[in-house]
Amino acid sequence: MAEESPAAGPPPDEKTEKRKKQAKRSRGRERGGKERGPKSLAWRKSLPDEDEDPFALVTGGEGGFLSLEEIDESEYGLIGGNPEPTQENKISSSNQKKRKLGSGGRSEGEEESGIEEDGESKKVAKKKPRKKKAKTKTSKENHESKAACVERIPEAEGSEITDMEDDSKGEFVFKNDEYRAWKKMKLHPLLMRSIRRLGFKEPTPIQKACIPVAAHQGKDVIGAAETGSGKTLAFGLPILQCLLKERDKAARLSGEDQDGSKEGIHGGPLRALILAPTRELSLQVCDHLKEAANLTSIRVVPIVGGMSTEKQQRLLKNKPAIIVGTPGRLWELMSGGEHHLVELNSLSFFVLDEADRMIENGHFNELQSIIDMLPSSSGSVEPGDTSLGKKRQTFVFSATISLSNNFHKKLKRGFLKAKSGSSDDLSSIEKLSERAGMRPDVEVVDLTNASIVANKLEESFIECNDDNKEAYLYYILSVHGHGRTIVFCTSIAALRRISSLLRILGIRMWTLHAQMQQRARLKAIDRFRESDDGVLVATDVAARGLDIPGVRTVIHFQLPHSADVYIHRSGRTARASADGCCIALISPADKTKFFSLCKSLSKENLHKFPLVDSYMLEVMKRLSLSRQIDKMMRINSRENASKSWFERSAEAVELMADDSGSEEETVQSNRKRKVNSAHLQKLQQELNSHLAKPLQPRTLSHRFLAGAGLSPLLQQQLVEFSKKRGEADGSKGKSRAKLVVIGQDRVEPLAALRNSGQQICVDTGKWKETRRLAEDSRRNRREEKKREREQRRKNKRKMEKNK
Ligand SMILES: Nc1ncnc2c1ncn2[C@@H]1O[C@H](COP(=O)(O)OP(=O)(O)OP(=O)(O)O)[C@@H](O)[C@H]1O
Repeated sequence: MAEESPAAGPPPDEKTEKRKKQAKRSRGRERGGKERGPKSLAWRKSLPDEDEDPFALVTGGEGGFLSLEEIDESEYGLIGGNPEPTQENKISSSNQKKRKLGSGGRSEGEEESGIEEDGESKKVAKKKPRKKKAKTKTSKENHESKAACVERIPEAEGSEITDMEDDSKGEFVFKNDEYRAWKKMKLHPLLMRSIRRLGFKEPTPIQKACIPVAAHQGKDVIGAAETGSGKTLAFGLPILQCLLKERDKAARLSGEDQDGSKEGIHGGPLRALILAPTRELSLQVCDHLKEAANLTSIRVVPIVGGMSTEKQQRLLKNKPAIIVGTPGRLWELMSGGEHHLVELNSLSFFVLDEADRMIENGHFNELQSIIDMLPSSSGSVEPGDTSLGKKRQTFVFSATISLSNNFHKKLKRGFLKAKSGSSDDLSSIEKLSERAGMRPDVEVVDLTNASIVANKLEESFIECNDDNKEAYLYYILSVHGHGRTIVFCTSIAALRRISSLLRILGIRMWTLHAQMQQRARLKAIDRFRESDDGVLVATDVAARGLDIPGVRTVIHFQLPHSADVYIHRSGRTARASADGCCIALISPADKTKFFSLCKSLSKENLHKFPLVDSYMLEVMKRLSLSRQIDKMMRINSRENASKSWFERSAEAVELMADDSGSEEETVQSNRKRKVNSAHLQKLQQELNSHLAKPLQPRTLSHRFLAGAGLSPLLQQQLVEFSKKRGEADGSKGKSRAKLVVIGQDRVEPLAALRNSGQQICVDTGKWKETRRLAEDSRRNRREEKKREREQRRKNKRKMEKNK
């Protein structure tokens, strides 16, 4: 995209036409496979050759199995390379009242984003009135206490927020020093109340670092912190703070009562544009900001693909102050000349969430076009003054950003501009930041530690061959399987296969991938969120940003293409000071990739996930039955599909479908169908009889109720029964053998991992040496062959001469 200022650009018609064309392209992209994210940018390190087995150093095992996966070879490394040494990122251990993307949080957003309702969503709609009622109550309370709050609005310079004491129900009382750390942030009382409602006792480290500089000093911020560390509010609160402050100032000047519904915020120009790479993430960010702005009248609206454009256009007519969206749909509306989106002179905040993903393919062109639409942001700004017509603040956030050491200098010198000004290239965060108008005095807040993953994340792996991956997956989900689990696949084909098997095996699960309809995607997330022990099988479309409370385990069924995706995937657990674990299933074909990943994330010790082999016989039996069932079901559905195709085609040309060659063939095919269906039924019955029993280790006698599958209720009843018998026996003074109850609650993977303590050392030095030796021996072999060829040629020439 050429770098044209609006003034210098092509005539309006030509420009609109150009935008429309780009938007059309972007629609196609947004619909299509976003999940094959390209490889990480500057992370690339060379990989060892296939004939090596560096993983053997980790596990001591040997490779040699066939790969069934669809994973491309890829390389790992960290953007920018040099992560800073560990910095303690202590996140508040506060009560985590999670927001809801789905049924709760989206009840409003769903309508706002134009999702059409069906059965599931109606449930959401039903919940609405209650929410509205609560809101009315709140706004009433607000009205009563608003005047008092207004008096206490803190000035950025100096004044501390006083404790908010007493309102009639005591709901917003900030007693003593409970929220002391928040008070230091000097946020608007309405925001403080929202924070109190959310139950966030103290700001997270990234919030502590970003809010003062962004909200009170008016600085641009590049923020990097571990997954689940509260980055959304780190940029969201400063935006809300500035808009509220501005509103109060305007009200004071005009001598009016301060009311959030006044012009300028509600029904005014666009003030903040927040871009995120996926639709789900945009909706989630939007909901999070709505929660924070709950007591104000600042409107936050999502604009994402996969939803009704007309409804979104209607929402834009209300002129919301903050828009959160995906580049594709935003650009589509912008290029169509949507008034609220193209009048950007009053835009005060531009945010790129998950910025490193935004510069990858798939978003690139739209992002570039949107950035080109932004008015020039040069000019100075008073600290904290982002009011209309003043300088725009830019925020760039992700868990995986690294910048070159002289980034500040480069910005100051306009070095990037000089270098990239004429090109369309936004391929690095640095170029992107510069192009978006970031100022040289940008505050870079990097709180990532060397391994980048969340502090409380326990990482582990299981070494297996490709055929056994499904068995180990089923093992984890059935032997452990406590708490929500996300299983990540790299390809949709693999996702479809394992989800089909797991469904047959009776695992409660949902799928999420880019080829699903948007409504189905959101429904899957909602249902997963509602189920305590649910399983979500997803591609990397769910890798970034999704904040689903209670995800205890992440399973990398297929390794991701790059280390940053591994970090984001793993970051779906162990969020906001909670703990969690991830388990990578490593086949021989994955070892090289896995080892590179360990190396680039500086992992020296790895947990081997503990397995009890005695379960495996039963696991394999069940899996084998489910594979047979799956195969038969596929054949049946293929036959049905082709048959109905034949019939449909015949109908289309008004012919009677003659589906049989001869009577004999018809009889034969009917017989075959009957046999198949009887066989399928038999297999299903057999599997059901297995599933009806608890999964138990082979070593234990079947006379005992044993194993991990015993229900807690039955266990408790047996324990009580045992106690009663013991007491009864005791009273009689007889010494009879006690009834022993064998069985246990299912131990969740994290607990199993912690109990096992099996750590394996990754010796990268040794690995390097092995690589070097392997390369040497390969080189020697090549040279040897070359010499032999030369010798043969010489001999041949000699022989020819002698003739
Ligand atoms: N100060 C806080 N105290 C406790 N919890 C918080 C606080 N701020 C945010 N949270 C909660 O932490 C969770 C993670 O927040 P958020 O989604 O913003 O993280 P993130 O850093 O953007 O994660 P990711 O990098 O995966 O996108 C959310 O459930 C949010 O409600």
